[in-house]
Amino acid sequence: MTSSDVEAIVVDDIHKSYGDLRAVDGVSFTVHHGEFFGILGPNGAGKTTALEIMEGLREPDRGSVRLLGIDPFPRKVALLPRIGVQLQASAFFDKLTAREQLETFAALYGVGPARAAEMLELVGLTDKANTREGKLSGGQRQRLSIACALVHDPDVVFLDEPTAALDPQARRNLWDVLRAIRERGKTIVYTTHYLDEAEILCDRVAIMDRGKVLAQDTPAALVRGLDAPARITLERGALTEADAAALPGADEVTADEQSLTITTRTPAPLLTALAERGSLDGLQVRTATLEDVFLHLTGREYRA
Ligand SMILES: Nc1ncnc2c1ncn2[C@@H]1O[C@H](COP(=O)(O)OP(=O)(O)OP(=O)(O)O)[C@@H](O)[C@H]1O
Repeated sequence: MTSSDVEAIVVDDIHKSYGDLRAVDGVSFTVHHGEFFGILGPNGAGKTTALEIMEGLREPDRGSVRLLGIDPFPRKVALLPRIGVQLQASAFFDKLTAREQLETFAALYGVGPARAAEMLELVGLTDKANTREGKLSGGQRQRLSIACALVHDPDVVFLDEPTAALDPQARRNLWDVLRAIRERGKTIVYTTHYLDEAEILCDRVAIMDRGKVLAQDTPAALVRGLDAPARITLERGALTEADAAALPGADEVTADEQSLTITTRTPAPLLTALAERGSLDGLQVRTATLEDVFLHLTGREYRA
């Protein structure tokens, strides 16, 4: 059995240039069945191009993709019922309500209207079933387009920046939808430029920059690999600098007018000691994030 039989997607050394621009420059990764996989990176990193090649919408200049064991390009009719694609600029039918949109997509796939109702429920749009698509908010429209991508019950779902341009509340609502899809056992591949979001949602991520994958792993493993210290911040009056420096595991202590920050590689005993002293006023603990991983990999601050 080859890896393309046991993996949902195998991407092997794909390249794509637009003129002189190497949009995707030797990208390889695998996506396991049932996994929530994130392709991350700043604008222009090559995420959409890589995703479109995986979906079979774009031909790579070289390299190969196996999607459910099949080369997706040129478009394979056998794959269509098994994959769901939500595009960045989603195309709805004119003047139809949310329910009618979904029922139309369902009919195109030979699926009954009950499934359309189920998808409206999944994405939390049941109360908007009779609202025309043009009257939905940005977040509601994103959720409807995800429901359309899912209506035929595909095994693999591709979502291109589904949470872009949403307000924080709409983003969080959509996270619940994405988690619900994952709980149904779907394989999800999604792109985002929000590293904090990917850290919460994804089983594994590939971090892209300038057409290349710089790192891929679980978010926790990537952050752990940095071996970065934790920073524990307290209110200035919580304890003196000398007392802070004497705490178990304190590597460095800095203070300004408002706060005192202790850097440590062993936060557990230090926090225990602080709790025993009753010195937890204003406590904040900051550990490394995927943004720190990006900084470490590129030498640049992350700018979405
Ligand atoms: N059809 C095209 N023709 C020419 N250049 C393109 C085309 N599509 C993308 N590019 C360029 O290729 C690079 C990668 O674009 P891509 O859309 O894949 O990146 P991305 O990481 O998805 O970015 P974004 O988050 O902005 O969508 C960018 O510099 C972009 O301007």
